[in-house]
Amino acid sequence: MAGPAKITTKEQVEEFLNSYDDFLFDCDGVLWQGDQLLPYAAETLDLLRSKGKRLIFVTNNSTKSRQAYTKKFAKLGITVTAEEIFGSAYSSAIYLSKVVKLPKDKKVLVLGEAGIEEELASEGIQYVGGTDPSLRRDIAPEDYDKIVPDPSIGCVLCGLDLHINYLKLSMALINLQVPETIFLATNIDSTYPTNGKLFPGAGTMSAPLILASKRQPISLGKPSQAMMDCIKAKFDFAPARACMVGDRLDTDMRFGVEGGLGTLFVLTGVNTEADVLAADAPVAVKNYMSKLGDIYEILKN
Ligand SMILES: O=C(O)[C@H](O)[C@H](O)COP(=O)(O)O
Ligand SMILES: [Mg+2]
Repeated sequence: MAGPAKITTKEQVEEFLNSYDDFLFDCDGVLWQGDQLLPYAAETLDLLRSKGKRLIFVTNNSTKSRQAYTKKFAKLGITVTAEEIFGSAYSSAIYLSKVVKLPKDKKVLVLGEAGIEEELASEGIQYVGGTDPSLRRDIAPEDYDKIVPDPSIGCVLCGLDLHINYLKLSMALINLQVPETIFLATNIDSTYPTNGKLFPGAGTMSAPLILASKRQPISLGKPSQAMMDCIKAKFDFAPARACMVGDRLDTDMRFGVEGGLGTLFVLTGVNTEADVLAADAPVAVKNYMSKLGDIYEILKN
């Protein structure tokens, strides 16, 4: 099988665009780095919309809810509705409400930010932890007695927590030692690409709990096909006419390939050109480009 093809000419861009009706976009490392929009990303999205293409935004970043993401897009000058966004926080909330059917008297202990809390609330699910300011402190001697399994906690859910600490990890572990407590992760990305660097990813939040509890979480973010099935059910697209655009081989590209979609890889995030072209690359990518914005830039020249 021919290796990944780098798209650099007008003909290649047109052939690529004519191959797909639906585009699933990763966000961090594809559209933006942190709050910095990547070059010509907005123009490319507009161009795709003008050609009647459907856009779906699939991010593993659980720090924001779909509503919060519509505001981030707007701040960057891009109009996107909450309906077009499918994040790992939403995926986790849907899994708890529709698949697990978490009893109403049970709460979720959250290790993560407001995105998870808002999506759980939108599914009528109670939670503790998360952004609770009383937990943003060092553990105190009396905590070792006070922290006990809480029977009202039915699940521990781990996402990217920018305020992680020993106290939260302790509460989570003590509750995970109760076998009935469900262990979930919004995603297990090892790193978080922002500001041109790689910071600890959401996976580094659940890793200490995996080590200490000897339990593995169910991950609801890319490359989980449970997430893909939800997206297919909601958007009802033909996989062969849909393309997953991402900056990460082990999440975005695996997600697309295992879902039967086409793939476009961009070099503005986690993995490099060498990673994509490597004989032992974790997944075979169909096409790649230096950046998403090349679609607009190549066509306008
Ligand atoms: O650690 C994380 O959560 C991820 O690095 C990050 O959020 C990835 O987001 P995505 O690239 O899927 O938009
Ligand atoms: Mg990404």
